[in-house]
Amino acid sequence: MTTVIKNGTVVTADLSYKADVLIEGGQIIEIGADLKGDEVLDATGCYVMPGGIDPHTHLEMPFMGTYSTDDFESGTRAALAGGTTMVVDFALPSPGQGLLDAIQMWDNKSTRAHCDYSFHMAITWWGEQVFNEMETVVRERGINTFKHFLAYKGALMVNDDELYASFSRCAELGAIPLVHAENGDVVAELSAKLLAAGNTGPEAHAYSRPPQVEGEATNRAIMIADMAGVPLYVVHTSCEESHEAIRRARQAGKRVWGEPLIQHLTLDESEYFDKDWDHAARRVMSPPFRNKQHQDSLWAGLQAGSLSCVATDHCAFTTEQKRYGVGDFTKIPNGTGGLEDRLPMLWTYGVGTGRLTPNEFVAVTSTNIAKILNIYPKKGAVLVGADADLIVWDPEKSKVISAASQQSAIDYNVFEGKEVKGLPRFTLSRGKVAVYDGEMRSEEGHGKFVKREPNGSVNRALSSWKELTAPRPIQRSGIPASGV
Ligand SMILES: NC(=O)NCCC(=O)O
Ligand SMILES: [Zn+2]
Ligand SMILES: [Zn+2]
Repeated sequence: MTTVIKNGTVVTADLSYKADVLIEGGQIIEIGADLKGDEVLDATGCYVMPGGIDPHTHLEMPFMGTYSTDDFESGTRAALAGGTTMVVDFALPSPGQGLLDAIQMWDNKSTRAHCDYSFHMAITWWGEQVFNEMETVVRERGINTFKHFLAYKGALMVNDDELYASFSRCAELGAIPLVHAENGDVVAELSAKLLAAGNTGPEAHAYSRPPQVEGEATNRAIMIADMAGVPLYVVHTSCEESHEAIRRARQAGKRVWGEPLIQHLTLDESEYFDKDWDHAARRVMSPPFRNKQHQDSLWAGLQAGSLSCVATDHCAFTTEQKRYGVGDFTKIPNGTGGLEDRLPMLWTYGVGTGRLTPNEFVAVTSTNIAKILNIYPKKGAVLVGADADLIVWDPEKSKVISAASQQSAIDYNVFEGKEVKGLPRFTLSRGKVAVYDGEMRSEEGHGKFVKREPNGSVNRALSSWKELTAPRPIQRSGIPASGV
């Protein structure tokens, strides 16, 4: 059985051209003019692009005394509805739990996925077991990324000695460390001070995490990665201070990538000043939403190439869950949704405004992360032999975002009321039509785990350079006798 996408314009990260795309066995088998197939999808007036890859989700994650409500079933269904065909979730060991044990738990949850997925491994504590299991995670489980939290003191946070040890281990294994960069010690101090002064509402969450805590932690992580000789991926870059550290590092030749979220690009801190407690609490996430100057910095970073990938950090809690924090903002579960809305929002506010070209849109939603994760061109490409994870994108199709019609299982949407123009006409997951003109045809359990090889080209280049420039003893002839 073959499927052909006809009459569209193929848009990749570097090219746009008219062509039909022929699919068989879940892969693209031909790209060209006048192709024929058993099933025909009409792409007249549409762009045929690689499906989105969201490198940052937390589905059914145990966090802050509860579990995020969207699981692999509803989360990946939401992803496909919005044109995202692969997600990368975080396998999160509890304190003292082995890495392989945690992966087993994530394996069990992810059997329900509608689209392909992979995992990042989180390093939430440090010890010999973690050091040893990291090798198995990379070599046998096909996971080449390790996440570190510099925030959430007393829970997920790791200290600088642990960070350096883990980054060094990543360098040995050809893996890439990820970092949630906020100074958890300072956040804890500021939070206690705010609470003591009677600041208990959701707005205090933003006051407790100013841009400086992010800028400091980003710079620290970059320097530690440089000393360990490993590339670094900074998740949810939300402000100029963090972006500036990344920009400076890249200009100095360091291998650092920054990931803004669609929420930080399009929503601002005024949401926390809303008189409605629920409205503000529903938007509590870390880092918090920022002001317009920070948003401009993030957009400029995408345009200039100093920021590389747009994600969601989808971690969706219901209003009832958010209310755990009534009277104490530090107990509001941190996280917002966005899986269904990332592509339409970025197209509307990025391509629709002229900030991004369609090719740049593909780069920052799909191709760049596929290259970083070492899964390109299986994913993130429209090429013969690539997986047929594709979107037929209709730039004229519009809707008003509403929780009432979303796939996500929560009871609100942080983008409620936003009008988006640019939506998938069809979404294909390995050749299977998962969304047909707004109708969900996806299948629970269709999603497969995507293994990722270590030692991508950036790791290899960096190891060669580090080896070449490693400290070496100076060979001396006349060494004076010891003075003792
Ligand atoms: N971002 C957030 O507030 N929640 C999810 C966990 C994390 O990424 O820090
Ligand atoms: Zn985070
Ligand atoms: Zn996250």
